[in-house]
Formats: sequence, C-alpha cells, structure tokens
Amino acid sequence: MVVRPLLRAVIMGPPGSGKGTVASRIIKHFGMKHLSSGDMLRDNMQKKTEVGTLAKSYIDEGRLIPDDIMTQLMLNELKHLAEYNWLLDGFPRTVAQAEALDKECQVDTVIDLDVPFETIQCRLTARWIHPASGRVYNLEFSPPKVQGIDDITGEPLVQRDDDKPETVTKRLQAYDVQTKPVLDYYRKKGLLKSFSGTETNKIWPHIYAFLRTKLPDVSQKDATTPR
Ligand SMILES: Nc1nc2c(ncn2[C@@H]2O[C@H](COP(=O)(O)OP(=O)(O)O)[C@@H](O)[C@H]2O)c(=O)[nH]1
Ligand SMILES: Nc1ncnc2c1ncn2[C@@H]1O[C@H](COP(=O)(O)OP(=O)(O)O)[C@@H](O)[C@H]1O
Repeated sequence: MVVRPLLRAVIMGPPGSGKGTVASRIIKHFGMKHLSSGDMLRDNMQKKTEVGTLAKSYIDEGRLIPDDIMTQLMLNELKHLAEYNWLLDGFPRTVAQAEALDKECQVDTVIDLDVPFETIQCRLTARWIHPASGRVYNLEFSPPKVQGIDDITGEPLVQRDDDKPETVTKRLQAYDVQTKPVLDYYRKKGLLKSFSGTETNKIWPHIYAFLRTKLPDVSQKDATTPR
C-alpha cells in the first residue's frame, strides 16, 4: 500500500473569483477537509459570538478582520484537522497571516484563481448562499432547483450583506493592497499555481488535473469531464 503524505493546500483569488465553488468540487473529488474563513466568520456572526460581533463591523465595511484575531481563530481550528488533507479558503489573506501559518505547518501548494475584476463585480450581486452549509448559488451560473431555496435542505437562501456593489469595491481594494502580496510570498517559495480565466467550468479541469497528480479521486466515478 502506498502511503501518501498529507496534502496542505490553500485556495486564493479575489472575492467572487470562485474559491467556494471550486473548493466544493475539490472536496467532492478529493475528500479534503475544507476550512473557509468567511463561512466561519458568518457562523460566528449568526451565533452572535464575541468574534462574530467584532467581525461584523469589519465585514460590513469591506475591511479585513485584524490579523491576530483571524490567525488565532484559524490556527485553532486547524489543530482539529491534523490527520487530514485540508484546503484553506480565505486564509491567509495578509503576509502576516501567511507567516503565522508557516510557523504552525508547511503549506504544500497554493491554488490561485486569477479572474479579472471586471468579471467579478456582476457575479456577486447575483450570489445567494445557504449560510449553514456554505453552499453557494448564482442566479445565472448555478441557480438552485427552486428559487430562493437550498437544494439539499430546503431551507431559505440569503444574500450576503457585503455583496452590495459599494462594499464589493472596497473588498477588491483590500485584496489589491493586502492580499496580492501573499501571492508574491508563495510565488517566491515556489508554491503558487495560478489558473487564469473568466469561467469556473473552463478553469476547473486544469485544477482537477493538477490535484489528480497529488491525490486519488475519491468520488463515485472517476469522470473524464469532472464537475
Ligand atoms: N457567471 C458565473 N458565475 C460564477 C462562475 N463561477 C462562480 N460563479 C458564481 O459567482 C459567485 C462567486 O463565487 P464563489 O465561489 O462564491 O467565489 P468566492 O467569493 O471566491 O468564494 C457565486 O454566486 C458563484 O455561483 C462562473 O464561471 N460564471
Ligand atoms: N483571512 C482573513 N483575514 C481577514 N478578514 C477575513 C479573512 N477571511 C475572511 N475575512 C473577512 O470576511 C469577509 C468575507 O470573506 P469571504 O467569505 O472569504 O469572502 P470572499 O470569498 O467573497 O472574498 C472578508 O471580506 C473579510 O472582511
């Protein structure tokens, strides 16, 4: 039996580039544990925890949560995933966060969704999510079977407050200033794997092929055109 080392991966890209959409496909095919900082923060906001209340004031303004809070939250969660392959989504988003992560564990690969800003703006206003699971829909790209309802649970879908056009602009600015340097950080380490395009369905087969060199496909069928 071949024992593979555990894979520690990060998915990056501007808001709306398709990180959540691609992450769910990766999870389906490769069985990795998915840890999304945005989903965790929204869960905390919904439960009105101390972190949630603090996070809301930043998220509503399209600003990043301070590094120390975010790092503590994520590294704490990662401790429970020590024996799994994992995929981090939305973290690290600053060089300070990337350095803190490096001190705890070695990242093996960073998947960068290189999607132009013009493509993104209109996607986000059509985004609907199922908060409890993090499942993401889009009125044009991936509509739910019944409008406004989650396919799996039948629960209502909601729009994110921070998907308003003015907040989206601020989030894209924060990405430019604070998160793009993280791409350089990983590029210098030789870990960055960029995938450019404007459509998730065209980018995905390349990501699938790349990950397939590292992990077996654990989904029902090893499909030739994986979705
Ligand atoms: N039109 C279109 N929408 C997409 C595509 N890929 C993802 N989306 C939608 O764009 C929105 C943002 O995607 P999401 O995966 O949430 O991006 P994230 O913010 O990077 O996690 C969601 O509503 C997706 O359903 C695509 O190729 N075309
Ligand atoms: N690693 C992080 N550091 C600081 N703030 C974060 C981090 N992850 C998420 N956030 C906050 O949560 C918001 C939503 O994050 P996320 O769901 O990942 O959005 P998107 O994928 O659309 O960029 C961000 O705009 C930011 O305010």
